[in-house]
Amino acid sequence: MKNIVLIGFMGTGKTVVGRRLARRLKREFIDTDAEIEKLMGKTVAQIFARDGVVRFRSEEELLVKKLAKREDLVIATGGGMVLNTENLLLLKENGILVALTASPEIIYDRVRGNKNRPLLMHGDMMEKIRELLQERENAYKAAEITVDTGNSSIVEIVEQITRCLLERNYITY
Ligand SMILES: Nc1ncnc2c1ncn2[C@@H]1O[C@H](COP(=O)(O)OP(=O)(O)OP(=O)(O)O)[C@@H](O)[C@H]1O
Ligand SMILES: O=C(O)C1=C[C@@H](O)[C@@H](O)[C@H](O)C1
Ligand SMILES: [Mg+2]
Repeated sequence: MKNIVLIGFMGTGKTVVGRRLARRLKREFIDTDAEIEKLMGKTVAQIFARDGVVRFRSEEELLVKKLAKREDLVIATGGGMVLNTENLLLLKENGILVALTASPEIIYDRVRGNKNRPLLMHGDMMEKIRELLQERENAYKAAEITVDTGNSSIVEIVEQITRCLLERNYITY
């Protein structure tokens, strides 16, 4: 079966929902940020600071090339993964894209205490969230399924995604 690929802005819940969805569907879970951290032996923030954003994006590209050849995974992507058109096409080739969304206010509440999101660490965080969301809105529209996560628990979101996947025959049980 095709991979289920969660895309969306930082703090929309790709990692927490993805992990729970994988358990629900009895699939292997892969979080691309965590994979890159493991591979490089550093946190995302350290990679951005020491190696730069270009290096991080090239690690993302390499990883996508490997993951796109596999099946039956639930993949939580980094928030910037689908800005690269080639990544998007590769992920779509063998995957169903599910976009998670949330308002800037909710995103702010979810990410403000975490120092591992380097793109939001400089300047006014709320302003940066609004600016990046606007820039990226279109990229996240590439998904087959979009779920607003603002007013739902993680379990509810997992159930909603599972229902949608079943209704559209993307999965079979
Ligand atoms: N539906 C939700 N209800 C309450 N809290 C949530 C919900 N979704 C996510 N969170 C919380 O928001 C924070 C960010 O979630 P998560 O790390 O999964 O986001 P992400 O989309 O993977 O972000 P990134 O792109 O930076 O990796 C976590 O603390 C998580 O527990
Ligand atoms: O939205 C982004 O560009 C990012 C999101 C995170 O998941 C990490 O991949 C990194 O902080 C960059
Ligand atoms: Mg994540």
